[in-house]
Formats: sequence, C-alpha cells, structure tokens
Amino acid sequence: MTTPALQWNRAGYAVRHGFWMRWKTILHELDMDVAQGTALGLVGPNGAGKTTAIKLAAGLITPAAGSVRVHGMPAASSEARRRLGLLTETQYIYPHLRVREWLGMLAGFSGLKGSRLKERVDAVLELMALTEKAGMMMNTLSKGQLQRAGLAQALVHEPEILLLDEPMSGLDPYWRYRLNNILKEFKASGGTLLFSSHILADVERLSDRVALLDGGRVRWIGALSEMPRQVVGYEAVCRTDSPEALKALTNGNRPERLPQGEWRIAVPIDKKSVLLDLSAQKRIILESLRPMREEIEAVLFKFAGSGPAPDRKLDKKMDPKPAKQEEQTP
Ligand SMILES: Nc1ncnc2c1ncn2[C@@H]1O[C@H](COP(=O)(O)OP(=O)(O)OP(=O)(O)O)[C@@H](O)[C@H]1O
Repeated sequence: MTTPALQWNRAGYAVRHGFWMRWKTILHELDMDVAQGTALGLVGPNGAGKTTAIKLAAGLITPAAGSVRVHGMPAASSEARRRLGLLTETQYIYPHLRVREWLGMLAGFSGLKGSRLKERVDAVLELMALTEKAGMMMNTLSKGQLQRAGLAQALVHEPEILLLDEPMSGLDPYWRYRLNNILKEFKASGGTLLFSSHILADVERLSDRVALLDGGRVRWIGALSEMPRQVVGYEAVCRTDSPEALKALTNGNRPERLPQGEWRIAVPIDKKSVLLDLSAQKRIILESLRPMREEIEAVLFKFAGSGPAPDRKLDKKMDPKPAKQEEQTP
C-alpha cells in the first residue's frame, strides 16, 4: 500500500485552558488520511477542530497523542515542512514590508535563492494578479488582495501539498472561480490538497473526499457522492390530459410544462403509491422518474453531533506533552 501524503493516526490534541489551567481536549483520536494527488475538504461547525487538524499537519503544533505524518515523515520535521504550502486563517503579515519583499522573505525561508527566488515571486504575483500591487505596503492591501497574497506565499516554493484554511475567505465570486481552477490544476499535476471551508459548493467542486468534524472528532468521511442521503421525493416527467391527476401528485407544487408538452413534477415521497396507481390506470404516461435526495447540508447537519460524546477517559489519559518518541520515528 502506498504511503498517504497526509495521515493523522489517532491524533489527539489538548491545551491548558481557563483560570485553573485545566487540560481541554480539542481533537480526539483523529484518524484520517489524504492520498497523493487528491483533495480532502474539512467541513464542520465553528470550533469543530478544522484549523487544529490543519495546524497539526503543518507541524505548527504537535499531537499530544498518536501521530501526524507527511509522506510518512513526522509533520513537524523540516523535510515534511519543505513539501508543504500553508495558508492560515490569520496571516502573519509584516505591515511595513512591500508585497514583493514579503513574498521574497517567505520564499527565502522556504529555501529559494537568487534568480530562482525572483522568478518564482514574479510567477505567483502574476498568478494571483498582484503584479501591479508588488510595490505596495502589505497593510494597504484589501482583504481579498491579502488573501491572494497569502495564497501566493503558499505556492511560491512549488509545494507538493497545500494546506489551506478557508482559502476562499474574502474572495469575490470571480476569484473564487479562479482559485477553484488554480487548485484543480494543482491537483491535476499531482498535488495534494487539504482545505477547510464553510462554503459547501466549493467543497463539492474541489474535494475528492470530505471529512465532517464536530466536537474534535471525525463524524463522517467519504466522497460526497457516497453520502447516505434519503430519498425525499421523485422528479417525474409525464404526459397527461388530466389536471386532477397532476393535482393529486404534487401537494401544491407547481408542475412545469416542458416544450414537448410533457409535465415535470416534484412528487413527494408520500405520493409514490398515487403516482404508481395513476400510471397503472394510464391516467398519466410516465416518461422518466428520478429520485430526489435530501440536501447535503441536511445530512451533514444530522451527522454533526451524532457521534459518541467526548471520551472522558481519553481526556485523562492523554499525555499533554508532545508524543516526541512517536514523532521522531518515520
Ligand atoms: N489555545 C486554545 N485554548 C483554548 N481553546 C482552544 C485553543 N485553540 C483552539 N481552541 C478551541 O478548540 C476548538 C477547535 O478550534 P478550531 O480553531 O480548530 O475550530 P474550527 O473548526 O477551525 O472553527 P472555525 O470554523 O470557527 O474556524 C474551539 O472550541 C476552540 O475554542
């Protein structure tokens, strides 16, 4: 079996919290992975643990239990970090640096030098349409421009893996579309993507798999197309001369007349037997029948909070100090 590009292996994370500095578990035995060349989208309510999971993969924080690996290497190792491009939710900008200087400085931290560094800074400025802003101070950028500068720094050293916390945040619809295409190209060229988002349409467009986090646990992981969604009704296309038959099927939903004279109707689940009876009696001629499933949002909402309650035993058992021994072993 090939080693995943990213892997959280029963990874836990805890912080000291509150007046009494009690331990608070933020992630509980997180088990998930991302295969090379694929995208995993993290979704979940505020405070679910998405940013913490990304920070663990970036090696910014170390797990208190279990391990987090990048191509089999500890996420906090310098070799792992070299392979990563990271966009955090809150960017550390140096307000009095110019955009080009800021990008150059971060590119330098990633190991780029000389003409190669200049070449790459120019390339990401152009990619993010910031060439004209290159001489401006960082603190004069708009929110969306700052986000694009953040994406430029994540891409400048041509990482194999991108870790993006809310990458679409602050972007206008045009840039959301552009970024979607940029990230698809990144993936098509073998790149691996981990990102979080509250915008389900973006998650649907970009992810091969989705992990739903809530309360610091993975509640569901898989391809959205495989998500178990209940049938809530049917979309029927039929021919009929009977307005009563149409009325009996629709629960007040307005039927749509199609150009060839057929009717497209949304039939609620409880009218399925009426539909079949009318069809058997030839009062309607069914041309097509397609199940309608519940909205993805509704299923996610159901999954969130549906798992086990936080594991108190784990909270107590968890060694708050980073699991150094485990982390060193590739
Ligand atoms: N240093 C800390 N001290 C106390 N609590 C913390 C700390 N860091 C994170 N948390 C808590 O951990 C939980 C998970 O935070 P995290 O930022 O990972 O959530 P998230 O899913 O990214 O949320 P959002 O969608 O709002 O960005 C939150 O309840 C947060 O308050």
